[in-house]
Amino acid sequence: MLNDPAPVMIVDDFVGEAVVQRLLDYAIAHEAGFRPSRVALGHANEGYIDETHRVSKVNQDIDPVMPWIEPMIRKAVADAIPKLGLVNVDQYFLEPEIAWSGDGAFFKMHADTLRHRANPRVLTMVLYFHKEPKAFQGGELRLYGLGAQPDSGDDYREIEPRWDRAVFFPSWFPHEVLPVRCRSASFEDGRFALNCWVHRTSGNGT
Ligand SMILES: O=C(O)CCC(=O)C(=O)O
Ligand SMILES: [Fe+2]
Repeated sequence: MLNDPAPVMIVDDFVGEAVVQRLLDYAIAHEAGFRPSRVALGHANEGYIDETHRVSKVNQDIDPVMPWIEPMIRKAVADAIPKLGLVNVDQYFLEPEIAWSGDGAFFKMHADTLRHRANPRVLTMVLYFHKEPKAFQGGELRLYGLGAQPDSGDDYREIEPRWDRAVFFPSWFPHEVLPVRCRSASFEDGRFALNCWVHRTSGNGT
């Protein structure tokens, strides 16, 4: 039986032009802080690099940008919780990072939940931004239904990584990022995404 693709909440014009520009400027100015992305497995805390599964770079050192966007994120999280059918998320903390996808980047099917940990990720937010005019193609986000398998033709919802678009979905649904094609190797020409995971701190063990 095929399951419906993940429920999703999409908010366009999420932080506004001025804030998007600040995010982009921050990311470009901190290019040196971007490290090859890792994938998690079981109990491995740091995860490991697997370029057959995921190619991109991430920068988790983004404390200065959070005050610009945290109020919008918290407001949207409050809307997303009932809309996406989440329960027991009375208390949470946020785990933000900026991801950069250059030419050839991708992220194969995965879920974002880190299993066997206290305070699991329950809600994923991705906010897209890039330099104008846009210098990459591809990089669409595909959201699948529970139980979907890679390359098996399961139904999906495909979301374009539009400038200042925020996408929210429950973290346990399988999803993937299609390959990015970029017209140059220049960092600023890539696909940028601010990922922010909501970690539930309430209702654990229930
Ligand atoms: O960039 C995206 O569209 C999604 C990224 C993602 O799935 C992740 O970082 O776990
Ligand atoms: Fe993900």
